[in-house]
Amino acid sequence: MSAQMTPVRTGGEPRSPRLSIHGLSVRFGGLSALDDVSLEVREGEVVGLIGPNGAGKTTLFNAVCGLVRPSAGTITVDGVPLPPDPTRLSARGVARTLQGLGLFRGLTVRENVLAGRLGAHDPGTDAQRQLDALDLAGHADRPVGDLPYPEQKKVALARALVAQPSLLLLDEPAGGLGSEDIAALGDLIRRTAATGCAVLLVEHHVDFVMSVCDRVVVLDFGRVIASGTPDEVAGDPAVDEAYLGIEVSR
Ligand SMILES: Nc1ncnc2c1ncn2[C@@H]1O[C@H](COP(=O)(O)OP(=O)(O)OP(=O)(O)O)[C@@H](O)[C@H]1O
Repeated sequence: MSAQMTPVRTGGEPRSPRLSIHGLSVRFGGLSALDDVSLEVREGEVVGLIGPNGAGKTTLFNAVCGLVRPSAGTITVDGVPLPPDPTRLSARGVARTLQGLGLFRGLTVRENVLAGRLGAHDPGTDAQRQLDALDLAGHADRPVGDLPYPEQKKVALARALVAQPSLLLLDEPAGGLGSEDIAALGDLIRRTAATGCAVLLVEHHVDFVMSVCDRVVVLDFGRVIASGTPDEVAGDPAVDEAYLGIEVSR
């Protein structure tokens, strides 16, 4: 099944693709981590990228971020090829969270959020606005490591969102969160997409992906095995087979 997205329509008009990946392959020595993967994420769209452990999800994020070199394929943001320099991603409107927290544990909450807005005209104001938006202002001057885990996850999100990205890559944002925090995360992702941001979401919590995403792409052994709306993907026998025997809802 092709992973090309059919145009998403708002008011009858197709939205433009933010992220376009075409024929992407990544090899690690003899291992094919990604094999001819194509997908699109459009303005205002939330696309889930799921698959069993080792399917290639993080490798795809790393390829978009310029951290691994593809052996084939193209990656464009707003129609322009991404620069190979990962340090220039924020200038292209791309932000990412990491599978772990990836926070600077010796710094305060505010300083961690500021790190996502370095080089901006008035980073302090932007950081404060983001802290307020995520209810983190009361913790702003505390060392980030002192916060409970769900709050630290929020700081990691705030650091990505403070740059007002047009493309947001989320790597397992629901990991380690309880049901209340997961529901709030879902609301935040939908609100972010409503501003026009394109969101690509890697997540093992399949129920969450199905509830929050417009479309879902399923990888297995580096290949796209299914894509479509959550309902289409949930009913696809290839997806059941890929997940057979593993826990799909953690
Ligand atoms: N730097 C690397 N060197 C060698 N092999 C790698 C490297 N990074 C990833 N791999 C391999 O590539 C494959 C895809 O890994 P990847 O981490 O992208 O999968 P994933 O779908 O994100 O898995 P998980 O859900 O467990 O995070 C795996 O077989 C992994 O062992």
